[in-house]
Formats: sequence, structure tokens, C-alpha cells
Amino acid sequence: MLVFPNAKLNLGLYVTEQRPDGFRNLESVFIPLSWTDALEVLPAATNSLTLSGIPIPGDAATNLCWRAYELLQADFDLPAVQMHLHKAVPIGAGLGGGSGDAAFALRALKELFALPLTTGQLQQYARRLGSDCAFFVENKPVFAYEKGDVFAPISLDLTGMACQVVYPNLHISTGEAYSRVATRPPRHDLRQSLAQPMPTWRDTVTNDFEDALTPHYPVLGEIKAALYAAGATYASLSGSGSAVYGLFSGLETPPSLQWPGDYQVWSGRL
Ligand SMILES: C[C@](O)(CO)[C@H](O)COP(=O)(O)OP(=O)(O)OC[C@H]1O[C@@H](n2ccc(N)nc2=O)[C@H](O)[C@@H]1O
Ligand SMILES: Nc1ncnc2c1ncn2[C@@H]1O[C@H](COP(=O)(O)OP(=O)(O)OP(=O)(O)O)[C@@H](O)[C@H]1O
Repeated sequence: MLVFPNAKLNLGLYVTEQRPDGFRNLESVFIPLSWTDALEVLPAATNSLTLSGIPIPGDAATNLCWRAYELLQADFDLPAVQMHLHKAVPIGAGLGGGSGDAAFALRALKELFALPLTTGQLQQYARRLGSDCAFFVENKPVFAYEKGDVFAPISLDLTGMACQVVYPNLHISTGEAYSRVATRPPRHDLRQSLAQPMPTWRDTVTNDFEDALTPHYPVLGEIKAALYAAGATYASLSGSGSAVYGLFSGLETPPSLQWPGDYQVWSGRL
């Protein structure tokens, strides 16, 4: 079975409270982004995971695809599988690339072996692999809260919107990003703000990580300014960075912009 684990973007992100378990509560809106990896999962005589594309730190046993297999194997006594992951979504980007791989591995294993799992049960397995993972089980726009793994529906349709995502070849680990951000109450009601015309989002749909990280990594502010200068209606850091995206309303495709050669850039429609 061949699947294409996609990335996500955060529209606004408030880091609201420290939790007793060491994590933070947050409020954000997640939307799928069709920048994808490729993951093949096949029954096999022996277990294996091979990798290509962007190098992933850590050995294969710590890969989230493998950890997803181990979780289900423990409960369902699965046959052996061979997996191949081609990594294209940048790591440490705030795009949830590893989380998408994990959730798509769970989904593929459920299909391949016809496991009797509901969506809610699959989300429970996903939560054990990372806060972002559960989103990718349903993979549709949601208002996310608590650890970013509890969801409420949101009526927001950005389908077809021209978008550019810029990764400045800067790995920001999620743990480091959280250690730099101070919790505070939400600055706006995100769902109300997103219901207003997109040009107003610039002032009301904000990401707490952006304020915390830009003084340390000025390139984040420079990319955002360049996206606005090129006509973006809205631009922001995604998640805990370092990817910055722009949304361009009224355009078929984003304008062509020149970025340094070591940046990775995704341009397309949502
Ligand atoms: C920044 C976001 O991408 C927003 O969507 C997510 O909150 C990050 O989710 P993730 O990459 O799946 O993160 P996890 O692997 O669960 O956690 C990595 C580290 O980030 C911190 N962390 C993560 C999520 C959260 N709600 N509070 C936290 O404090 C913790 O220090 C944790 O050890
Ligand atoms: N399939 C995978 N893809 C990416 N990273 C993985 C994967 N499996 C395990 N990891 C580990 O997760 C770490 C990346 O986590 P990190 O949170 O920085 O980035 P991410 O999951 O790509 O996306 P985000 O920045 O949105 O959280 C890597 O250092 C790597 O050790």
C-alpha cells in the first residue's frame, strides 16, 4: 500500500498554559498542506524500514513510522512488514512532517490488515506518538486545543487558495521552541478572527512562537516581510517554525519569488 503523508499549517497559535504533565495547552487551527512524503507498507517475510530523501536524525527504530507499527503490533499481533519512507517535507519546520508519517502509517496498517479500529481509537494511538499526530487521522481543518490533540470542527474552506511555504534550512526543534515561549491567555478568539475577511488576519491571527523565535532567528521576520511585499494577503510562521507561509488571495498560483539556493520552497494551491 502506497500513501502520501502530507504536512499541516497552523493558522494562528496561542500557547496558553503550562500543564502538570510538562506539556502546554494551546489553541490553533490546523489545515492540511499538500506537501507530502511517500510511504509504502507491504506484508513481508521479515520486518524492515528503508529511507530515502531528506536524512532523518536517529536510527530507523526511532522513526515514527516504525513506532506506529510497534504500537499496533503490540495489540494486534501483526504480520511482519517492509516499509519504505521517502522524506520530502522538511524536518524541524513546524509542518508536522514526522507526525503525518506516523498517522499515515497507522492508517495504512489499519487498511492493510483490516484492523477493527474506529477513527477515535486510531486517534488514541496517534496521540501516543506525538501531539500533532492525531490531526492527521482525519486530516481536515480543525480548531485544536489542549495539547493540540483535541479538536472542534471549524467551517473554514481555503481550498484552491494559492500558497507558498518557505523553509530557510533552519532546524528548530519543537522542544527548543516551546522552551523559548512564555504561556499567556489567547490574544484573540481564533475562530471569530478567522471568520473575518482575510486581510484582517494579519493583526488578529497571530502565532506566539513567532514573537518568541524571531528575535533569535531574524530570518523568520525577513521571509514574512518578503511574502507580504510580494502581495500575500496573510503570512505567518507555521507551528513552532521554521517554515513561514504566505496565502495569496485572487491568484491562481503564488508569484515567483527568489529565495537562497539552500531554502526549500513549496508553491501550490491548498
Ligand atoms: C508546535 C506544534 O507543531 C503545533 O501544532 C505542536 O504543538 C508540536 O507537536 P509535536 O511536534 O507532535 O510535539 P511532541 O512530539 O508531542 O512534543 C515535543 C515537545 O514539545 C513540547 N510540547 C509539545 C506539545 C505541547 N502541546 N506542549 C509542549 O510543551 C514538549 O516539550 C515536548 O516534549
Ligand atoms: N518520519 C519522521 N520524519 C521526521 N522526523 C522524524 C521521523 N521519525 C522520527 N523523527 C524524529 O523527530 C524529529 C523531528 O521532530 P520535529 O518536531 O523537530 O519535526 P517534525 O516532526 O518534522 O515537524 P514539526 O517541526 O512540525 O514538529 C527528528 O529529529 C527525528 O529524530
